[in-house]
This record gives sequence, structure tokens and C-alpha cells, in this order.
Amino acid sequence: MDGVKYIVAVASGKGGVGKSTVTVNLALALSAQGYRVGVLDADIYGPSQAQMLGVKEGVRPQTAEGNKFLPLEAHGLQAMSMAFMVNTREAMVWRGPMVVGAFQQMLTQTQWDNLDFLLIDMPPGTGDIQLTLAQKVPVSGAVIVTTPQDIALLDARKGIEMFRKVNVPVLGVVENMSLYHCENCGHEAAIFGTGGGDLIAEEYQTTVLGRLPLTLSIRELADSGKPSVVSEPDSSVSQTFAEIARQVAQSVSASESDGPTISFSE
Ligand SMILES: Nc1ncnc2c1ncn2[C@@H]1O[C@H](COP(=O)(O)OP(=O)(O)OP(=O)(O)O)[C@@H](O)[C@H]1O
Repeated sequence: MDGVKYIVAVASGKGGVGKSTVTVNLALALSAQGYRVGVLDADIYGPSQAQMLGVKEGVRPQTAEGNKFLPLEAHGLQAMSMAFMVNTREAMVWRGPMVVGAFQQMLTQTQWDNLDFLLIDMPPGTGDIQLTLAQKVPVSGAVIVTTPQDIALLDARKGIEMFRKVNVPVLGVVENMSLYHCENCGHEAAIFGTGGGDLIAEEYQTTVLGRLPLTLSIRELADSGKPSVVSEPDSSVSQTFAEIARQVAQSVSASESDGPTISFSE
């Protein structure tokens, strides 16, 4: 794809497991390691990257030559989202083909500037957007986000199976909300159970790229538009994201030297 070296999808089967939070922090961690990084928010109905990147409501991308949009810049990242095109306070009452059309336009009409990595924050599920992505652009790999509980793992499995079907390598699993960590007393509790990430990684011969705790600060900082990796670069959460970023960068360039072919079949 023009202006992009590697495309990495960040996906889950289930909604609300922290895909957007992981996407933005992983993008910032890659950027801190010297890469040029973009984020494409593929969640058309519920885009959250504008808020997580601190882009104010009503800021719109500029147009460029050839019917293209210039991505917005935030915290050194290039970003494109449906939230930059519409009023996010209004419900998007759109049928599937319109959603796919909007996604395709963002995918093909954004003028990315010389990116090493474009991270795509996928909507939950295994539907139209996922298939469109696999059909339209060469995806270097997918990061699967899950929480440790059974219901999320069930859906994460479907996500992994889907990427396998469309020949996109699964780079690994991020187990989010692994442990609840109370920032006042330090107490820890495995609210969503334990071992889920390991289980699924073993089942699909992939790896757990990292485990993130359920903490107030991760939520507050993402909601405030200054995610953990920029607000608390020395925290253990940011170190975990740095480690995930290193593994993603390494396995994407390793898989390139293997000469992957991306194909699609119904
Ligand atoms: N590790 C965490 N600790 C605390 N809060 C978290 C953590 N991860 C995510 N959250 C919070 O949980 C909520 C859902 O996270 P997020 O939007 O990243 O999930 P998602 O999987 O992208 O959701 P959707 O399916 O709606 O796209 C957000 O308010 C986010 O701040």
C-alpha cells in the first residue's frame, strides 16, 4: 500500500476487551522506538481513536491531490478515523455496504506519509470489515486482544481462525485486564480468571505478547487523550507495551523475509 511498509491489524472477537486501548498504546510504543506509525480506526459505528489520541471533536482532515485525505497528527502518530468525518454524538444508522464503503475509502484514500507501521484498530467480530481488509490490502500480521475469561476466549478463537482462513499471520495474543491492580492498596485480583492467554496461544501455536493489568490509570489516561505510553513512559504498563512493540516489529520483519503471500478465499 502506498506510503505504508507494514500493515498490522489489532483485533478481537469480542467487543470491549481493550483493542483500541492496546492499538493506541502499541502505536505509541512503536513510535517511541523510532518507527513512523499510523493508526487507522476501522470501527465505523463506534470510533474511539479520536478521543484516545486527544483529537478534538470537529477537527477534520485536509484534502490532498488525487481525491485523498491527509491523516491528522497526534502524539507523533498519523491517524484516520470515521470520528474525523462525522459528528460522533450522532448515531450512525448505516447499512453494511455503506460501512464497508466508508472503510474502503479510509483505507485507500488516506495519504499516509512514509509509514513503517499502519496499525488498524478493527471493530469486534469476523464480518465485512475484516474480509474487506484481507481482500484489499496486504496485511503483514494480526495481534489478537483478549481478556482471560471463557467468553472472550471463545470469540478470540474465532478471530484467530478468521485470520488463518485469509492467510494473515497471527503475531500473538495480548491478554488484557489479566489482573485487577488496586492503585491505592496494591491488592491484586484475577477478576476475569487466569491462564486464558496461555491456553489460546498454545492451542494455536502462537505466543502471548504481553499481559496488561486492569487499572484505573490505563482507562483514565486513554479517555483523557494521553494514553499510558506517553503519560507514564517509565511505568510497568508502558514497559509491557514496549516489549509487545519489539516482538511485533521483529515478527513482522521476520515474516517478510519468509516471503508471505496474502490470498483470499470465500
Ligand atoms: N487494562 C485496562 N485497564 C482499565 N481499563 C481498560 C483497560 N483496557 C481497556 N480499558 C477500558 O475499557 C474500555 C473498553 O476499552 P476499548 O475501547 O479499548 O475496547 P475495545 O475492545 O476497543 O472496544 P470496542 O469493542 O467498543 O471497540 C475503555 O473505557 C478503556 O479505557
